[in-house]
Amino acid sequence: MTFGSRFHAAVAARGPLCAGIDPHAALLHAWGLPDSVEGLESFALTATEALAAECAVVKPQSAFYERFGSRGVAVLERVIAVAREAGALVLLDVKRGDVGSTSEAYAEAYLDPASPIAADAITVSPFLGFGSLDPFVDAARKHDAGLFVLARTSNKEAPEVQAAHVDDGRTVTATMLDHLRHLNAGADPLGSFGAVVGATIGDTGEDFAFNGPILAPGYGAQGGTTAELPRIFGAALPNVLPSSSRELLRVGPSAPAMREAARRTNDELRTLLSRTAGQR
Ligand SMILES: O=c1ccn([C@@H]2O[C@H](COP(=O)(O)O)[C@@H](O)[C@H]2O)c(=O)[nH]1
Repeated sequence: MTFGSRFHAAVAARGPLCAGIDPHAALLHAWGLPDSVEGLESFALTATEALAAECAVVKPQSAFYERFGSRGVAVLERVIAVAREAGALVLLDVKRGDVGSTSEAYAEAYLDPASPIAADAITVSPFLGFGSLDPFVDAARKHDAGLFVLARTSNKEAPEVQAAHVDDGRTVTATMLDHLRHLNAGADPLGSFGAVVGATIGDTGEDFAFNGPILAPGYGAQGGTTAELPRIFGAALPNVLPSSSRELLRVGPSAPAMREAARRTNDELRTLLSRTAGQR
Protein backbone atom coordinates (compact mmCIF):
# COMPACT_ATOMS: atom_id res chain seq x y z
CA MET A 1 0.00 0.00 0.00
CA THR A 2 1.49 3.37 -0.98
CA PHE A 3 2.30 6.00 1.65
CA GLY A 4 -0.39 8.26 0.18
CA SER A 5 -3.03 5.55 0.67
CA ARG A 6 -1.86 4.77 4.22
CA PHE A 7 -1.81 8.47 5.06
CA HIS A 8 -5.34 8.95 3.71
CA ALA A 9 -6.69 5.98 5.70
CA ALA A 10 -4.87 6.97 8.92
CA VAL A 11 -6.17 10.55 8.84
CA ALA A 12 -9.72 9.33 8.10
CA ALA A 13 -9.52 6.99 11.10
CA ARG A 14 -7.77 9.21 13.65
CA GLY A 15 -8.05 12.81 12.49
CA PRO A 16 -5.56 15.19 10.86
CA LEU A 17 -3.39 16.25 13.82
CA CYS A 18 0.31 15.38 13.64
CA ALA A 19 2.07 15.21 17.03
CA GLY A 20 5.66 16.45 17.06
CA ILE A 21 7.95 14.55 19.43
CA ASP A 22 10.55 17.27 20.03
CA PRO A 23 12.47 16.85 23.30
CA HIS A 24 13.63 20.46 23.76
CA ALA A 25 15.94 21.01 26.77
CA ALA A 26 13.36 23.46 28.20
CA LEU A 27 10.64 20.80 28.00
CA LEU A 28 12.82 18.18 29.71
CA HIS A 29 13.32 20.75 32.47
CA ALA A 30 9.57 21.51 32.67
CA TRP A 31 8.85 17.78 33.01
CA GLY A 32 11.36 17.54 35.89
CA LEU A 33 13.83 15.52 33.81
CA PRO A 34 17.61 15.96 33.46
CA ASP A 35 19.01 17.28 30.16
CA SER A 36 20.75 13.97 29.53
CA VAL A 37 20.21 10.92 27.36
CA GLU A 38 18.25 9.31 30.23
CA GLY A 39 15.99 12.40 30.39
CA LEU A 40 15.62 12.33 26.59
CA GLU A 41 14.62 8.67 26.64
CA SER A 42 12.05 9.09 29.40
CA PHE A 43 10.54 12.17 27.73
CA ALA A 44 10.47 10.81 24.20
CA LEU A 45 9.03 7.40 25.06
CA THR A 46 6.37 8.83 27.41
CA ALA A 47 5.26 11.33 24.76
CA THR A 48 5.32 8.75 21.95
CA GLU A 49 3.36 6.13 23.92
CA ALA A 50 0.75 8.76 24.78
CA LEU A 51 0.38 10.44 21.39
CA ALA A 52 1.02 7.64 18.89
CA ALA A 53 -2.06 5.82 20.15
CA GLU A 54 -4.19 8.87 19.40
CA CYS A 55 -2.73 10.56 16.31
CA ALA A 56 -2.51 9.45 12.69
CA VAL A 57 1.07 10.70 12.34
CA VAL A 58 3.87 11.46 14.78
CA LYS A 59 6.82 13.61 13.77
CA PRO A 60 10.03 13.28 15.74
CA GLN A 61 12.50 16.09 15.01
CA SER A 62 15.87 14.40 14.52
CA ALA A 63 17.92 17.37 15.83
CA PHE A 64 16.74 16.88 19.41
CA TYR A 65 18.01 13.28 19.38
CA GLU A 66 21.23 13.91 17.42
CA ARG A 67 22.13 16.44 20.15
CA PHE A 68 23.03 13.41 22.33
CA GLY A 69 25.13 11.62 19.67
CA SER A 70 24.77 7.92 18.95
CA ARG A 71 22.85 7.22 22.19
CA GLY A 72 20.35 9.91 21.24
CA VAL A 73 19.94 8.39 17.79
CA ALA A 74 19.32 5.00 19.47
CA VAL A 75 16.45 6.65 21.39
CA LEU A 76 15.09 7.96 18.06
CA GLU A 77 15.14 4.41 16.67
CA ARG A 78 13.04 3.27 19.66
CA VAL A 79 10.63 6.18 19.22
CA ILE A 80 10.06 5.12 15.61
CA ALA A 81 9.45 1.48 16.61
CA VAL A 82 7.13 2.36 19.52
CA ALA A 83 5.09 4.78 17.39
CA ARG A 84 4.60 2.23 14.66
CA GLU A 85 3.58 -0.45 17.15
CA ALA A 86 0.90 1.97 18.38
CA GLY A 87 -0.44 2.27 14.83
CA ALA A 88 0.84 5.75 13.95
CA LEU A 89 2.69 6.65 10.78
CA VAL A 90 6.13 8.11 11.49
CA LEU A 91 7.23 11.21 9.63
CA LEU A 92 10.85 11.83 10.52
CA ASP A 93 11.75 15.51 10.31
CA VAL A 94 15.36 15.47 9.05
CA LYS A 95 15.20 17.93 6.12
CA ARG A 96 17.81 16.05 4.11
CA GLY A 97 19.02 16.96 0.61
CA ASP A 98 22.45 16.87 -1.07
CA VAL A 99 24.08 16.04 -4.38
CA GLY A 100 22.47 12.95 -5.91
CA SER A 101 25.10 10.39 -4.92
CA THR A 102 24.92 11.45 -1.25
CA SER A 103 21.12 11.68 -1.32
CA GLU A 104 21.16 8.01 -2.34
CA ALA A 105 22.82 7.15 0.98
CA TYR A 106 20.39 9.35 2.93
CA ALA A 107 17.47 7.68 1.15
CA GLU A 108 18.80 4.25 2.09
CA ALA A 109 19.23 5.35 5.71
CA TYR A 110 15.74 6.79 6.16
CA LEU A 111 13.47 5.01 3.66
CA ASP A 112 14.78 1.46 3.26
CA PRO A 113 12.92 -0.72 5.81
CA ALA A 114 16.17 -2.67 6.35
CA SER A 115 17.63 0.39 8.11
CA PRO A 116 17.04 0.68 11.88
CA ILE A 117 16.14 4.35 11.47
CA ALA A 118 13.75 4.00 8.53
CA ALA A 119 10.47 5.92 8.81
CA ASP A 120 7.22 5.96 6.83
CA ALA A 121 8.15 9.37 5.43
CA ILE A 122 10.78 12.07 5.84
CA THR A 123 11.14 15.78 5.18
CA VAL A 124 13.55 16.75 2.38
CA SER A 125 15.01 20.04 1.17
CA PRO A 126 14.79 20.78 -2.59
CA PHE A 127 17.11 23.77 -2.53
CA LEU A 128 19.92 21.98 -4.38
CA GLY A 129 17.36 21.75 -7.20
CA PHE A 130 14.28 19.53 -7.26
CA GLY A 131 16.08 16.97 -9.43
CA SER A 132 18.63 16.40 -6.65
CA LEU A 133 15.77 14.67 -4.81
CA ASP A 134 15.50 11.92 -7.46
CA PRO A 135 17.19 9.27 -5.25
CA PHE A 136 14.62 9.99 -2.52
CA VAL A 137 11.77 9.77 -5.04
CA ASP A 138 13.08 6.44 -6.37
CA ALA A 139 13.49 5.03 -2.85
CA ALA A 140 10.03 6.26 -1.80
CA ARG A 141 8.49 4.51 -4.82
CA LYS A 142 10.46 1.32 -4.19
CA HIS A 143 9.61 1.11 -0.47
CA ASP A 144 6.08 2.65 -0.45
CA ALA A 145 7.39 5.52 1.65
CA GLY A 146 6.55 9.22 1.53
CA LEU A 147 8.41 12.51 1.14
CA PHE A 148 7.53 15.98 2.37
CA VAL A 149 9.36 18.60 0.34
CA LEU A 150 9.98 22.07 1.84
CA ALA A 151 7.81 24.46 -0.19
CA ARG A 152 6.91 27.41 2.08
CA THR A 153 8.27 26.95 5.58
CA SER A 154 6.84 28.48 8.73
CA ASN A 155 9.81 30.69 9.67
CA LYS A 156 9.72 34.43 9.00
CA GLU A 157 12.91 34.29 6.88
CA ALA A 158 11.38 31.84 4.37
CA PRO A 159 9.98 34.32 1.79
CA GLU A 160 13.48 35.63 0.96
CA VAL A 161 14.14 32.38 -0.92
CA GLN A 162 10.79 30.64 -1.27
CA ALA A 163 8.69 33.61 -2.47
CA ALA A 164 11.40 34.66 -4.93
CA HIS A 165 10.57 34.33 -8.64
CA VAL A 166 12.32 32.00 -11.07
CA ASP A 167 13.03 32.84 -14.73
CA ASP A 168 9.54 31.90 -15.95
CA GLY A 169 7.85 34.15 -13.36
CA ARG A 170 6.66 31.45 -10.96
CA THR A 171 7.65 31.63 -7.30
CA VAL A 172 10.08 29.04 -5.96
CA THR A 173 7.15 27.69 -3.89
CA ALA A 174 4.94 27.33 -7.00
CA THR A 175 7.79 25.61 -8.84
CA MET A 176 8.14 23.02 -6.05
CA LEU A 177 4.36 22.50 -5.99
CA ASP A 178 4.34 21.95 -9.78
CA HIS A 179 7.01 19.24 -9.41
CA LEU A 180 4.86 17.58 -6.74
CA ARG A 181 1.73 17.89 -8.93
CA HIS A 182 3.61 15.99 -11.63
CA LEU A 183 4.83 13.26 -9.22
CA ASN A 184 1.33 12.76 -7.77
CA ALA A 185 -0.59 12.81 -11.07
CA GLY A 186 -3.19 10.04 -11.24
CA ALA A 187 -2.61 8.80 -7.68
CA ASP A 188 -5.79 7.79 -5.91
CA PRO A 189 -6.87 8.59 -3.22
CA LEU A 190 -3.70 10.66 -2.69
CA GLY A 191 -0.10 10.75 -3.87
CA SER A 192 2.88 9.98 -1.63
CA PHE A 193 4.80 13.16 -2.39
CA GLY A 194 3.90 15.90 0.06
CA ALA A 195 4.87 19.47 0.79
CA VAL A 196 5.85 21.33 3.95
CA VAL A 197 3.87 24.55 4.19
CA GLY A 198 3.79 26.51 7.45
CA ALA A 199 0.51 27.09 9.28
CA THR A 200 1.83 30.62 9.88
CA ILE A 201 2.23 31.96 6.35
CA GLY A 202 -1.10 33.76 5.80
CA ASP A 203 -2.59 34.23 2.36
CA THR A 204 0.11 33.77 -0.31
CA GLY A 205 -2.05 33.29 -3.41
CA GLU A 206 -0.30 29.94 -4.02
CA ASP A 207 -2.35 26.96 -5.25
CA PHE A 208 -1.74 24.14 -2.77
CA ALA A 209 -3.89 21.59 -4.62
CA PHE A 210 -1.32 19.08 -5.94
CA ASN A 211 -2.95 15.75 -4.98
CA GLY A 212 -0.55 15.14 -2.10
CA PRO A 213 -0.37 15.53 1.68
CA ILE A 214 0.65 18.86 3.23
CA LEU A 215 2.55 18.99 6.51
CA ALA A 216 1.66 22.28 8.23
CA PRO A 217 4.09 22.93 11.09
CA GLY A 218 3.89 26.10 13.13
CA TYR A 219 0.40 25.21 14.35
CA GLY A 220 0.22 26.07 18.05
CA ALA A 221 3.48 27.35 19.56
CA GLN A 222 4.48 29.41 16.49
CA GLY A 223 1.05 31.09 16.30
CA GLY A 224 -0.75 29.03 13.61
CA THR A 225 -4.45 28.54 14.41
CA THR A 226 -7.31 26.36 13.21
CA ALA A 227 -9.24 29.43 12.08
CA GLU A 228 -6.40 30.49 9.74
CA LEU A 229 -6.09 27.16 7.90
CA PRO A 230 -8.86 27.71 5.29
CA ARG A 231 -7.37 31.09 4.30
CA ILE A 232 -3.92 29.53 3.77
CA PHE A 233 -4.88 26.26 2.09
CA GLY A 234 -8.25 26.87 0.40
CA ALA A 235 -9.55 23.79 -1.41
CA ALA A 236 -6.47 21.75 -0.39
CA LEU A 237 -7.54 21.83 3.29
CA PRO A 238 -8.63 18.13 3.43
CA ASN A 239 -5.01 17.11 2.66
CA VAL A 240 -3.48 19.26 5.41
CA LEU A 241 -1.75 17.75 8.45
CA PRO A 242 -1.40 20.50 11.06
CA SER A 243 1.60 19.68 13.22
CA SER A 244 2.07 20.72 16.82
CA SER A 245 5.07 19.89 18.99
CA ARG A 246 5.68 22.23 21.95
CA GLU A 247 2.03 23.14 22.52
CA LEU A 248 1.05 19.47 22.94
CA LEU A 249 4.18 18.45 24.85
CA ARG A 250 3.81 21.26 27.38
CA VAL A 251 0.66 19.48 28.58
CA GLY A 252 2.83 16.52 29.76
CA PRO A 253 4.20 14.57 31.46
CA SER A 254 0.68 13.24 32.14
CA ALA A 255 -0.09 10.77 29.31
CA PRO A 256 -3.90 11.05 29.72
CA ALA A 257 -3.63 14.87 29.62
CA MET A 258 -1.53 14.79 26.41
CA ARG A 259 -3.95 12.33 24.82
CA GLU A 260 -6.93 14.48 25.80
CA ALA A 261 -5.26 17.58 24.33
CA ALA A 262 -4.64 15.70 21.05
CA ARG A 263 -8.22 14.43 21.01
CA ARG A 264 -9.62 17.94 21.55
CA THR A 265 -7.45 19.35 18.76
CA ASN A 266 -8.45 16.56 16.38
CA ASP A 267 -12.13 17.27 17.18
CA GLU A 268 -11.61 20.97 16.46
CA LEU A 269 -9.92 20.16 13.14
CA ARG A 270 -12.62 17.67 12.14
CA THR A 271 -15.30 20.26 12.86
CA LEU A 272 -13.48 22.75 10.64
CA LEU A 273 -13.19 20.18 7.84
CA SER A 274 -16.87 19.28 7.90
CA ARG A 275 -17.87 22.96 8.02
CA THR A 276 -15.67 23.91 5.07
CA ALA A 277 -16.75 20.81 3.09
CA GLY A 278 -20.34 22.00 3.54
CA GLN A 279 -19.37 25.36 2.01
CA ARG A 280 -17.89 23.87 -1.13
O1 LIG B 1 8.52 25.02 8.12
C1 LIG B 1 8.80 24.30 9.08
C2 LIG B 1 9.27 23.01 8.92
C3 LIG B 1 9.48 22.24 10.03
N1 LIG B 1 9.28 22.73 11.28
C4 LIG B 1 9.49 21.80 12.41
O2 LIG B 1 8.21 21.56 13.03
C5 LIG B 1 8.35 21.57 14.45
C6 LIG B 1 7.59 22.75 15.02
O3 LIG B 1 7.58 22.69 16.42
P1 LIG B 1 6.61 23.59 17.35
O4 LIG B 1 7.09 23.32 18.72
O5 LIG B 1 5.19 23.09 17.14
O6 LIG B 1 6.79 25.00 16.93
C7 LIG B 1 9.84 21.61 14.72
O7 LIG B 1 10.28 20.27 14.77
C8 LIG B 1 10.42 22.30 13.50
O8 LIG B 1 11.75 21.91 13.21
C9 LIG B 1 8.81 24.00 11.44
O9 LIG B 1 8.60 24.49 12.57
N2 LIG B 1 8.58 24.76 10.33
